[in-house]
Amino acid sequence: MNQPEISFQNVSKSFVHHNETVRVLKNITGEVQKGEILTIIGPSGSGKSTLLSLCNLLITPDEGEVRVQGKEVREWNAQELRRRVGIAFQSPPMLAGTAFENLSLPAKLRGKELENPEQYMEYVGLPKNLLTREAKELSGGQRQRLSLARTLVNEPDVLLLDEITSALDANAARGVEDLIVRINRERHTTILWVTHDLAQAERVGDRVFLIIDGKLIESGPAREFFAGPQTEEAKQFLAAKRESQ
Ligand SMILES: Nc1ncnc2c1ncn2[C@@H]1O[C@H](COP(=O)(O)OP(=O)(O)OP(=O)(O)O)[C@@H](O)[C@H]1O
Repeated sequence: MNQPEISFQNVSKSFVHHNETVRVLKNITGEVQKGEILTIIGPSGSGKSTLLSLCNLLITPDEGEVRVQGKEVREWNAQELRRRVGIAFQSPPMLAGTAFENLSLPAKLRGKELENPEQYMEYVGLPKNLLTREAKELSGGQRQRLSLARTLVNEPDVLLLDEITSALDANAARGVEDLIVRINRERHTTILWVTHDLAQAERVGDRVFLIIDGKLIESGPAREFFAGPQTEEAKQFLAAKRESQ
C-alpha cells in the first residue's frame, strides 16, 4: 500500500466556548491517497472546516496525529507546509490592489517576481486584461478563479477547499468545479473538498468522509457510499439532504 498523502489517526480537537469545552472532532481516523479527490460532507457545524484546518497547521490536534506525506504536521515548518498544502475559502481574501498584485503575492513573499502571470490567468479561464483591474471589482466567480490561480503559483501538492462554490450562481459554480477537476487530473493534486452540495460531492469525489457531530460516520469510495450507505445515520443524512436539494 502506498503511503497516504494525508492521514488522520485518532484525531480529536476541542474548543472552549464560554468556559465550556466543546469536542468538535472525536477520534477521527482515515486517509487520502495521492491524486484523490476526497469530499467531506455533513451537517453545518459538524467539524468539516476544523478537519481541513488541521492539514495546514491553522490549528493543531489535541490528541492523535495528522500526517502529510508521512510527516506529522507539527514536525513540518509551517511555511513549507502551507506552500505544499494550499487552501481556498468560500469568500477568497483579496488584498487591496490589482488582480496582478494579488496573483503575484506568493512569489513576492518568497522575494521573487511572478514570471508568467498571463499563463496562470489563462489556466484558470480568466482574460488577461483583468490583470490590471482592481481585485475587488471582479465578480464572485472571477475572484474565486483568481484565488485558485494564486494558490497554484506555489504548485501545491494538496488543495484544501472549503465551500468554494457555495456563494456562486449555478453557472459560475460549475465552471469553478470543472476547473478543480482539471487541476486534479492534470497536476495530480490531492484535493480535500468540503461541500454542502451533495450532487457536487457525488460528481467529483473519489472518496467521501461523512462527519456528523465531530465523528467520522462513514468513509470510503464515493460510488459505494452514494449507492448504498452502511449506517443508519448516513442513510438519514442522505435522505434528508436529497429532499432539501
Ligand atoms: N476557532 C474556533 N474557536 C472556537 N470554536 C470553533 C472554532 N472553529 C470552529 N469552532 C466550532 O467548532 C464547531 C465546528 O465548526 P466547523 O466550522 O468545523 O464546522 P463545519 O462542519 O465546517 O460547519 P459549516 O458546514 O457550517 O461550515 C462549531 O460549533 C464551531 O462554532
